[in-house]
Amino acid sequence: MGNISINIDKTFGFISKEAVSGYEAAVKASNAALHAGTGKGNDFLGWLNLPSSTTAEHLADIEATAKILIDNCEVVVVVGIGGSYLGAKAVIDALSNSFDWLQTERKYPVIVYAGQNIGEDYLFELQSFLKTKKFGIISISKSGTTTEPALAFRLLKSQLEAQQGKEAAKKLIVAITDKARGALRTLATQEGYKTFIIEDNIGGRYSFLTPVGLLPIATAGFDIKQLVAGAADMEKIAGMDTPFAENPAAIYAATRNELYKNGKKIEILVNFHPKLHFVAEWWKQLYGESEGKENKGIFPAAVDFTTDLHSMGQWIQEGERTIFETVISVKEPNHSVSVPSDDANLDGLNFLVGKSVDQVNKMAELGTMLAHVDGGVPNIKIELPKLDEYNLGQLLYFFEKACGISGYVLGVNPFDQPGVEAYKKNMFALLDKPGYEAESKAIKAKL
Ligand SMILES: O=P(O)(O)OC[C@H]1O[C@](O)(CO)[C@@H](O)[C@@H]1O
Repeated sequence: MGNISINIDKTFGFISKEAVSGYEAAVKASNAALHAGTGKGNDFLGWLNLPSSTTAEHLADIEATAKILIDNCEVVVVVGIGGSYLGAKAVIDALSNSFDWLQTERKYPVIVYAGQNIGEDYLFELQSFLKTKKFGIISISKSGTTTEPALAFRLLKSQLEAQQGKEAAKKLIVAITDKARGALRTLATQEGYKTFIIEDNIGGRYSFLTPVGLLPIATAGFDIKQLVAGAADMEKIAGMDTPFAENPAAIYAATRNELYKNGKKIEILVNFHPKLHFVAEWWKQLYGESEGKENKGIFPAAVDFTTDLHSMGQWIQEGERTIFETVISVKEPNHSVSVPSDDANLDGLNFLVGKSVDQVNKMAELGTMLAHVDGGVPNIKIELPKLDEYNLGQLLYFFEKACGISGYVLGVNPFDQPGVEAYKKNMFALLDKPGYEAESKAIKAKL
Protein backbone atom coordinates (compact mmCIF):
# COMPACT_ATOMS: atom_id res chain seq x y z
CA MET A 1 0.00 0.00 0.00
CA GLY A 2 2.90 2.38 0.76
CA ASN A 3 3.11 5.19 3.25
CA ILE A 4 3.42 8.92 2.86
CA SER A 5 7.03 10.07 3.05
CA ILE A 6 8.94 13.28 3.71
CA ASN A 7 12.06 14.57 1.99
CA ILE A 8 13.93 17.58 3.43
CA ASP A 9 17.06 17.38 1.23
CA LYS A 10 16.20 20.68 -0.44
CA THR A 11 16.32 22.58 2.84
CA PHE A 12 19.98 21.80 3.39
CA GLY A 13 21.34 24.73 1.41
CA PHE A 14 19.61 26.94 4.01
CA ILE A 15 19.82 24.99 7.25
CA SER A 16 22.18 22.15 8.14
CA LYS A 17 21.42 18.48 8.55
CA GLU A 18 23.15 18.66 11.94
CA ALA A 19 20.87 21.48 13.06
CA VAL A 20 17.78 19.43 12.16
CA SER A 21 19.21 16.38 13.93
CA GLY A 22 19.90 18.67 16.87
CA TYR A 23 16.14 18.78 17.48
CA GLU A 24 16.01 15.06 18.22
CA ALA A 25 15.89 15.47 22.00
CA ALA A 26 13.37 18.35 21.91
CA VAL A 27 11.13 16.51 19.47
CA LYS A 28 11.32 13.31 21.48
CA ALA A 29 10.45 15.20 24.65
CA SER A 30 7.53 16.89 22.90
CA ASN A 31 6.24 13.60 21.53
CA ALA A 32 6.61 12.06 24.98
CA ALA A 33 4.74 14.99 26.56
CA LEU A 34 1.88 14.43 24.12
CA HIS A 35 1.71 10.73 24.95
CA ALA A 36 2.11 11.18 28.69
CA GLY A 37 -0.28 14.13 28.74
CA THR A 38 2.17 16.34 30.60
CA GLY A 39 2.42 19.29 28.20
CA LYS A 40 0.41 22.50 27.75
CA GLY A 41 -3.22 21.99 26.77
CA ASN A 42 -3.11 18.38 27.94
CA ASP A 43 -6.89 18.35 28.40
CA PHE A 44 -7.18 18.42 24.58
CA LEU A 45 -5.38 15.23 23.62
CA GLY A 46 -8.38 13.09 22.71
CA TRP A 47 -7.33 13.08 19.05
CA LEU A 48 -3.97 11.43 19.74
CA ASN A 49 -5.09 7.78 19.96
CA LEU A 50 -8.38 8.31 18.16
CA PRO A 51 -7.49 6.29 15.03
CA SER A 52 -6.51 3.15 16.98
CA SER A 53 -9.39 3.49 19.44
CA THR A 54 -12.20 4.02 16.94
CA THR A 55 -14.50 1.00 17.15
CA ALA A 56 -16.29 -0.84 14.37
CA GLU A 57 -19.61 -0.16 16.17
CA HIS A 58 -18.98 3.58 16.14
CA LEU A 59 -18.19 3.53 12.43
CA ALA A 60 -21.27 1.40 11.76
CA ASP A 61 -23.45 3.94 13.61
CA ILE A 62 -22.00 6.75 11.46
CA GLU A 63 -22.50 4.72 8.27
CA ALA A 64 -26.09 3.88 9.20
CA THR A 65 -26.83 7.57 9.80
CA ALA A 66 -25.16 8.48 6.52
CA LYS A 67 -27.35 5.89 4.77
CA ILE A 68 -30.52 7.60 6.00
CA LEU A 69 -29.30 10.88 4.52
CA ILE A 70 -28.12 9.17 1.31
CA ASP A 71 -31.49 7.43 0.86
CA ASN A 72 -33.57 10.53 1.53
CA CYS A 73 -31.62 13.53 0.26
CA GLU A 74 -30.49 14.95 -3.07
CA VAL A 75 -28.43 17.53 -1.19
CA VAL A 76 -26.92 17.54 2.29
CA VAL A 77 -25.87 20.85 3.83
CA VAL A 78 -22.95 20.59 6.24
CA VAL A 79 -23.29 23.52 8.63
CA GLY A 80 -20.11 24.43 10.51
CA ILE A 81 -17.10 26.72 10.57
CA GLY A 82 -13.36 26.18 11.08
CA GLY A 83 -12.62 22.69 12.35
CA SER A 84 -16.32 21.92 12.20
CA TYR A 85 -16.28 21.76 8.38
CA LEU A 86 -12.72 21.99 7.03
CA GLY A 87 -11.69 18.36 7.63
CA ALA A 88 -14.81 17.06 5.90
CA LYS A 89 -14.45 19.45 2.97
CA ALA A 90 -10.73 18.70 2.64
CA VAL A 91 -11.33 14.96 2.33
CA ILE A 92 -14.53 15.17 0.26
CA ASP A 93 -13.01 17.58 -2.27
CA ALA A 94 -9.79 15.56 -2.53
CA LEU A 95 -11.72 12.37 -3.29
CA SER A 96 -14.57 13.73 -5.40
CA ASN A 97 -14.86 14.17 -9.12
CA SER A 98 -13.78 17.75 -9.84
CA PHE A 99 -17.19 18.35 -11.47
CA ASP A 100 -19.15 16.48 -8.84
CA TRP A 101 -22.06 18.91 -8.59
CA LEU A 102 -22.66 18.60 -12.34
CA GLN A 103 -23.05 14.81 -12.28
CA THR A 104 -26.68 13.88 -12.85
CA GLU A 105 -26.48 10.10 -12.37
CA ARG A 106 -25.78 10.16 -8.64
CA LYS A 107 -25.51 7.50 -5.97
CA TYR A 108 -24.80 10.02 -3.23
CA PRO A 109 -26.15 13.45 -2.32
CA VAL A 110 -24.39 16.63 -3.34
CA ILE A 111 -22.63 18.03 -0.27
CA VAL A 112 -22.78 21.80 0.16
CA TYR A 113 -21.66 23.96 3.07
CA ALA A 114 -23.14 26.75 5.16
CA GLY A 115 -22.31 28.50 8.39
CA GLN A 116 -18.72 29.07 7.30
CA ASN A 117 -19.44 32.71 6.41
CA ILE A 118 -22.08 35.39 6.99
CA GLY A 119 -22.54 36.34 3.34
CA GLU A 120 -26.17 37.33 2.80
CA ASP A 121 -25.99 36.60 -0.93
CA TYR A 122 -24.42 33.20 -0.20
CA LEU A 123 -27.27 32.26 2.11
CA PHE A 124 -29.94 33.66 -0.22
CA GLU A 125 -28.53 31.73 -3.16
CA LEU A 126 -28.19 28.54 -1.12
CA GLN A 127 -31.77 28.81 0.11
CA SER A 128 -33.00 29.47 -3.44
CA PHE A 129 -31.16 26.39 -4.72
CA LEU A 130 -32.59 24.24 -1.93
CA LYS A 131 -36.20 25.32 -2.60
CA THR A 132 -36.74 22.55 -5.14
CA LYS A 133 -34.46 19.97 -3.49
CA LYS A 134 -34.94 17.17 -1.01
CA PHE A 135 -32.28 18.19 1.43
CA GLY A 136 -30.88 17.27 4.83
CA ILE A 137 -28.67 19.06 7.35
CA ILE A 138 -25.63 17.97 9.32
CA SER A 139 -25.28 20.72 11.91
CA ILE A 140 -21.85 20.78 13.53
CA SER A 141 -20.69 23.01 16.35
CA LYS A 142 -18.68 21.79 19.30
CA SER A 143 -19.55 24.79 21.44
CA GLY A 144 -23.02 25.01 19.96
CA THR A 145 -22.82 28.78 20.30
CA THR A 146 -20.78 29.93 17.28
CA THR A 147 -22.69 32.70 15.52
CA GLU A 148 -22.03 31.80 11.88
CA PRO A 149 -23.31 28.19 11.98
CA ALA A 150 -26.09 29.05 14.46
CA LEU A 151 -27.42 31.70 12.06
CA ALA A 152 -27.22 29.41 9.02
CA PHE A 153 -28.85 26.55 10.91
CA ARG A 154 -31.72 28.76 12.07
CA LEU A 155 -32.47 29.68 8.44
CA LEU A 156 -32.06 26.16 7.02
CA LYS A 157 -33.98 24.42 9.79
CA SER A 158 -36.98 26.64 9.26
CA GLN A 159 -36.75 26.15 5.47
CA LEU A 160 -36.57 22.37 5.85
CA GLU A 161 -39.53 22.36 8.22
CA ALA A 162 -41.52 24.51 5.80
CA GLN A 163 -40.69 22.22 2.87
CA GLN A 164 -41.04 18.83 4.59
CA GLY A 165 -43.15 19.42 7.71
CA LYS A 166 -41.71 19.49 11.22
CA GLU A 167 -41.82 15.74 11.86
CA ALA A 168 -40.17 14.72 8.58
CA ALA A 169 -37.55 17.47 8.99
CA LYS A 170 -36.45 16.00 12.34
CA LYS A 171 -35.33 12.81 10.58
CA LEU A 172 -33.26 14.78 8.09
CA ILE A 173 -31.28 16.74 10.66
CA VAL A 174 -28.24 15.37 12.46
CA ALA A 175 -26.55 17.43 15.17
CA ILE A 176 -22.90 16.96 16.13
CA THR A 177 -22.02 18.86 19.26
CA ASP A 178 -20.61 18.51 22.75
CA LYS A 179 -22.06 16.23 25.41
CA ALA A 180 -23.95 18.66 27.50
CA ARG A 181 -23.36 22.38 27.01
CA GLY A 182 -24.41 24.74 24.24
CA ALA A 183 -27.55 25.70 22.42
CA LEU A 184 -27.26 23.02 19.73
CA ARG A 185 -27.27 20.22 22.34
CA THR A 186 -30.36 21.71 24.02
CA LEU A 187 -32.14 22.12 20.70
CA ALA A 188 -31.22 18.62 19.50
CA THR A 189 -32.51 17.07 22.71
CA GLN A 190 -35.71 19.09 22.55
CA GLU A 191 -36.36 18.23 18.89
CA GLY A 192 -35.18 14.61 19.11
CA TYR A 193 -32.54 14.82 16.38
CA LYS A 194 -30.03 12.05 15.86
CA THR A 195 -26.86 13.32 17.51
CA PHE A 196 -23.20 12.50 17.77
CA ILE A 197 -20.90 13.75 20.51
CA ILE A 198 -17.67 15.69 20.09
CA GLU A 199 -15.70 14.78 23.19
CA ASP A 200 -14.56 17.66 25.39
CA ASN A 201 -10.90 16.67 24.90
CA ILE A 202 -10.90 17.07 21.10
CA GLY A 203 -10.60 20.57 19.63
CA GLY A 204 -12.28 21.44 16.33
CA ARG A 205 -9.12 21.49 14.23
CA TYR A 206 -8.13 18.01 15.48
CA SER A 207 -11.59 16.51 14.90
CA PHE A 208 -11.63 15.11 11.35
CA LEU A 209 -11.74 11.53 12.67
CA THR A 210 -14.73 12.21 14.91
CA PRO A 211 -18.27 12.27 13.45
CA VAL A 212 -17.49 15.94 12.58
CA GLY A 213 -15.48 14.68 9.62
CA LEU A 214 -16.63 11.09 9.31
CA LEU A 215 -20.39 11.65 8.91
CA PRO A 216 -20.18 14.12 5.99
CA ILE A 217 -17.42 12.01 4.38
CA ALA A 218 -19.50 8.83 4.64
CA THR A 219 -22.57 10.70 3.36
CA ALA A 220 -20.55 11.75 0.31
CA GLY A 221 -19.96 8.04 -0.37
CA PHE A 222 -16.39 7.61 0.82
CA ASP A 223 -14.85 4.78 2.82
CA ILE A 224 -14.38 6.01 6.37
CA LYS A 225 -12.91 2.67 7.47
CA GLN A 226 -10.00 3.18 5.09
CA LEU A 227 -9.60 6.78 6.25
CA VAL A 228 -9.33 5.62 9.86
CA ALA A 229 -7.04 2.72 8.84
CA GLY A 230 -4.62 5.16 7.18
CA ALA A 231 -4.64 7.39 10.24
CA ALA A 232 -4.12 4.38 12.52
CA ASP A 233 -1.04 3.34 10.56
CA MET A 234 0.32 6.87 10.79
CA GLU A 235 -0.43 6.86 14.52
CA LYS A 236 2.07 3.97 14.78
CA ILE A 237 4.59 5.47 12.36
CA ALA A 238 4.59 8.82 14.19
CA GLY A 239 4.58 7.18 17.62
CA MET A 240 7.18 7.05 20.38
CA ASP A 241 8.77 3.82 19.16
CA THR A 242 9.88 5.17 15.79
CA PRO A 243 13.42 6.53 15.69
CA PHE A 244 13.70 10.27 14.96
CA ALA A 245 15.10 9.85 11.43
CA GLU A 246 12.25 7.52 10.43
CA ASN A 247 9.42 9.49 11.98
CA PRO A 248 8.00 11.88 9.35
CA ALA A 249 6.10 13.95 11.93
CA ALA A 250 9.29 14.40 13.98
CA ILE A 251 11.31 15.40 10.91
CA TYR A 252 8.67 17.86 9.73
CA ALA A 253 8.35 19.46 13.18
CA ALA A 254 12.14 19.77 13.55
CA THR A 255 12.74 21.14 10.05
CA ARG A 256 10.06 23.82 10.13
CA ASN A 257 11.20 25.00 13.59
CA GLU A 258 14.80 25.27 12.36
CA LEU A 259 13.71 27.15 9.23
CA TYR A 260 11.64 29.51 11.41
CA LYS A 261 14.67 30.12 13.64
CA ASN A 262 16.59 31.05 10.49
CA GLY A 263 14.15 33.75 9.42
CA LYS A 264 11.74 31.69 7.31
CA LYS A 265 8.59 33.08 8.88
CA ILE A 266 6.09 31.96 6.25
CA GLU A 267 5.36 28.39 5.18
CA ILE A 268 3.58 27.96 1.88
CA LEU A 269 1.78 24.65 1.44
CA VAL A 270 1.88 23.80 -2.25
CA ASN A 271 -0.21 21.37 -4.26
CA PHE A 272 -0.20 20.44 -7.93
CA HIS A 273 -3.77 19.09 -7.91
CA PRO A 274 -6.67 21.53 -7.44
CA LYS A 275 -8.55 18.85 -5.46
CA LEU A 276 -6.12 19.47 -2.62
CA HIS A 277 -7.05 23.13 -2.20
CA PHE A 278 -9.10 22.46 0.91
CA VAL A 279 -6.49 20.16 2.43
CA ALA A 280 -4.44 23.35 2.55
CA GLU A 281 -7.35 25.32 4.04
CA TRP A 282 -7.67 22.66 6.75
CA TRP A 283 -3.89 22.73 7.32
CA LYS A 284 -3.94 26.55 7.59
CA GLN A 285 -6.40 26.41 10.47
CA LEU A 286 -4.51 23.56 12.13
CA TYR A 287 -1.17 25.35 12.15
CA GLY A 288 -2.47 28.92 12.33
CA GLU A 289 -4.62 28.40 15.43
CA SER A 290 -2.11 26.02 17.02
CA GLU A 291 1.09 28.04 16.66
CA GLY A 292 0.14 31.67 16.07
CA LYS A 293 0.23 33.04 19.61
CA GLU A 294 2.46 34.81 22.13
CA ASN A 295 3.69 36.91 19.17
CA LYS A 296 5.24 33.79 17.62
CA GLY A 297 4.51 31.23 14.95
CA ILE A 298 5.06 30.52 11.27
CA PHE A 299 2.39 32.14 9.07
CA PRO A 300 0.71 29.28 7.17
CA ALA A 301 -0.07 30.20 3.56
CA ALA A 302 -1.03 28.07 0.57
CA VAL A 303 -0.98 28.05 -3.22
CA ASP A 304 -2.40 25.82 -5.96
CA PHE A 305 0.16 25.12 -8.67
CA THR A 306 0.58 25.45 -11.52
CA THR A 307 -2.41 27.86 -11.38
CA ASP A 308 -0.79 30.23 -8.90
CA LEU A 309 2.61 30.11 -10.60
CA HIS A 310 0.92 32.57 -12.94
CA SER A 311 -0.07 34.87 -10.11
CA MET A 312 2.04 34.26 -6.99
CA GLY A 313 4.99 32.65 -8.81
CA GLN A 314 6.78 35.96 -9.25
CA TRP A 315 6.63 36.78 -5.52
CA ILE A 316 7.74 33.31 -4.51
CA GLN A 317 10.67 33.38 -6.95
CA GLU A 318 11.92 36.89 -6.19
CA GLY A 319 10.06 38.47 -3.28
CA GLU A 320 11.25 38.83 0.32
CA ARG A 321 13.23 35.71 1.30
CA THR A 322 11.22 34.87 4.41
CA ILE A 323 9.38 31.88 2.97
CA PHE A 324 9.75 28.15 2.62
CA GLU A 325 7.58 25.72 0.72
CA THR A 326 6.09 22.37 1.71
CA VAL A 327 4.92 20.53 -1.37
CA ILE A 328 2.26 17.82 -1.22
CA SER A 329 3.19 15.59 -4.12
CA VAL A 330 0.91 12.81 -5.38
CA LYS A 331 2.90 9.97 -6.93
CA GLU A 332 0.22 8.30 -9.07
CA PRO A 333 -2.88 10.01 -10.43
CA ASN A 334 -6.15 8.04 -10.36
CA HIS A 335 -6.84 8.49 -14.09
CA SER A 336 -4.74 8.74 -17.21
CA VAL A 337 -4.86 11.25 -20.05
CA SER A 338 -2.11 11.37 -22.65
CA VAL A 339 -1.18 14.12 -25.08
CA PRO A 340 -2.57 13.49 -28.59
CA SER A 341 -0.68 14.11 -31.83
CA ASP A 342 -1.66 17.06 -34.02
CA ASP A 343 -0.55 17.21 -37.66
CA ALA A 344 -0.40 21.01 -37.81
CA ASN A 345 1.44 21.27 -34.47
CA LEU A 346 0.70 25.00 -34.38
CA ASP A 347 0.98 25.00 -30.59
CA GLY A 348 4.38 23.28 -30.85
CA LEU A 349 3.34 20.59 -28.38
CA ASN A 350 4.10 17.52 -30.52
CA PHE A 351 7.25 16.93 -28.46
CA LEU A 352 4.87 15.81 -25.71
CA VAL A 353 2.91 13.31 -27.79
CA GLY A 354 2.33 10.06 -25.93
CA LYS A 355 3.34 11.53 -22.58
CA SER A 356 0.74 11.60 -19.84
CA VAL A 357 -0.53 14.92 -18.51
CA ASP A 358 0.85 13.83 -15.15
CA GLN A 359 4.35 13.54 -16.61
CA VAL A 360 4.03 17.17 -17.69
CA ASN A 361 2.71 18.12 -14.26
CA LYS A 362 5.56 16.26 -12.55
CA MET A 363 8.15 18.15 -14.60
CA ALA A 364 6.40 21.39 -13.70
CA GLU A 365 6.67 20.28 -10.07
CA LEU A 366 10.34 19.38 -10.32
CA GLY A 367 11.20 22.46 -12.36
CA THR A 368 9.38 24.71 -9.90
CA MET A 369 11.11 23.15 -6.92
CA LEU A 370 14.56 23.61 -8.48
CA ALA A 371 13.77 27.19 -9.54
CA HIS A 372 12.44 28.15 -6.12
CA VAL A 373 15.37 26.53 -4.29
CA ASP A 374 17.74 28.42 -6.62
CA GLY A 375 15.75 31.55 -5.80
CA GLY A 376 16.28 31.11 -2.06
CA VAL A 377 13.19 29.13 -1.03
CA PRO A 378 13.85 25.96 1.01
CA ASN A 379 11.66 23.03 0.02
CA ILE A 380 10.11 20.19 2.00
CA LYS A 381 8.42 17.45 -0.03
CA ILE A 382 5.66 15.25 1.33
CA GLU A 383 4.74 12.45 -1.05
CA LEU A 384 1.49 10.47 -1.12
CA PRO A 385 1.42 7.23 -3.12
CA LYS A 386 -2.03 8.24 -4.45
CA LEU A 387 -5.15 10.18 -3.55
CA ASP A 388 -7.47 7.83 -1.70
CA GLU A 389 -9.09 7.50 1.71
CA TYR A 390 -6.20 5.54 3.22
CA ASN A 391 -3.51 8.01 2.20
CA LEU A 392 -5.58 11.04 3.19
CA GLY A 393 -6.08 9.46 6.61
CA GLN A 394 -2.31 9.11 6.90
CA LEU A 395 -1.67 12.64 5.65
CA LEU A 396 -4.12 14.46 7.91
CA TYR A 397 -3.10 12.53 11.02
CA PHE A 398 0.57 13.14 10.11
CA PHE A 399 -0.09 16.89 10.05
CA GLU A 400 -1.96 16.74 13.39
CA LYS A 401 0.81 14.81 15.12
CA ALA A 402 3.53 17.02 13.67
CA CYS A 403 1.55 20.10 14.75
CA GLY A 404 1.34 18.95 18.37
CA ILE A 405 5.07 18.24 18.42
CA SER A 406 5.95 21.44 16.57
CA GLY A 407 3.88 23.61 18.90
CA TYR A 408 5.57 22.14 21.95
CA VAL A 409 9.00 22.65 20.38
CA LEU A 410 8.03 26.28 19.74
CA GLY A 411 6.96 26.56 23.37
CA VAL A 412 3.28 27.35 22.88
CA ASN A 413 0.03 25.57 23.73
CA PRO A 414 -1.00 24.04 20.38
CA PHE A 415 -4.50 23.28 21.60
CA ASP A 416 -6.03 26.65 22.46
CA GLN A 417 -7.05 29.66 20.35
CA PRO A 418 -7.66 32.57 22.73
CA GLY A 419 -7.07 35.16 20.01
CA VAL A 420 -10.21 34.17 18.11
CA GLU A 421 -12.42 35.72 20.78
CA ALA A 422 -11.38 39.34 20.04
CA TYR A 423 -13.44 39.74 16.85
CA LYS A 424 -16.43 37.98 18.40
CA LYS A 425 -16.45 40.36 21.34
CA ASN A 426 -16.36 43.39 19.05
CA MET A 427 -19.04 41.97 16.75
CA PHE A 428 -21.39 41.30 19.68
CA ALA A 429 -20.71 44.77 21.09
CA LEU A 430 -21.43 46.38 17.72
CA LEU A 431 -24.63 44.33 17.35
CA ASP A 432 -25.79 45.35 20.86
CA LYS A 433 -25.96 41.78 22.15
CA PRO A 434 -27.51 41.71 25.63
CA GLY A 435 -24.76 41.45 28.23
CA TYR A 436 -22.33 43.49 26.11
CA GLU A 437 -23.59 46.96 27.15
CA ALA A 438 -20.25 48.23 28.48
CA GLU A 439 -18.34 46.87 25.46
CA SER A 440 -20.91 48.45 23.11
CA LYS A 441 -20.40 51.81 24.70
CA ALA A 442 -16.61 51.52 24.60
CA ILE A 443 -16.40 50.33 21.00
CA LYS A 444 -18.85 52.90 19.70
CA ALA A 445 -16.73 55.63 21.29
CA LYS A 446 -13.89 54.53 18.99
CA LEU A 447 -15.90 54.87 15.78
O1 LIG B 1 -17.39 23.95 16.55
P1 LIG B 1 -17.53 25.36 17.05
O2 LIG B 1 -17.59 25.42 18.54
O3 LIG B 1 -18.70 26.04 16.40
O4 LIG B 1 -16.23 26.16 16.66
C1 LIG B 1 -15.85 26.34 15.32
C2 LIG B 1 -14.49 26.90 15.20
O5 LIG B 1 -14.38 28.12 15.92
C3 LIG B 1 -13.17 28.17 16.63
O6 LIG B 1 -13.46 27.92 17.96
C4 LIG B 1 -12.55 29.52 16.54
O7 LIG B 1 -12.30 29.86 15.24
C5 LIG B 1 -12.35 27.06 16.02
O8 LIG B 1 -11.32 26.64 16.85
C6 LIG B 1 -13.38 26.04 15.73
O9 LIG B 1 -12.91 25.07 14.83
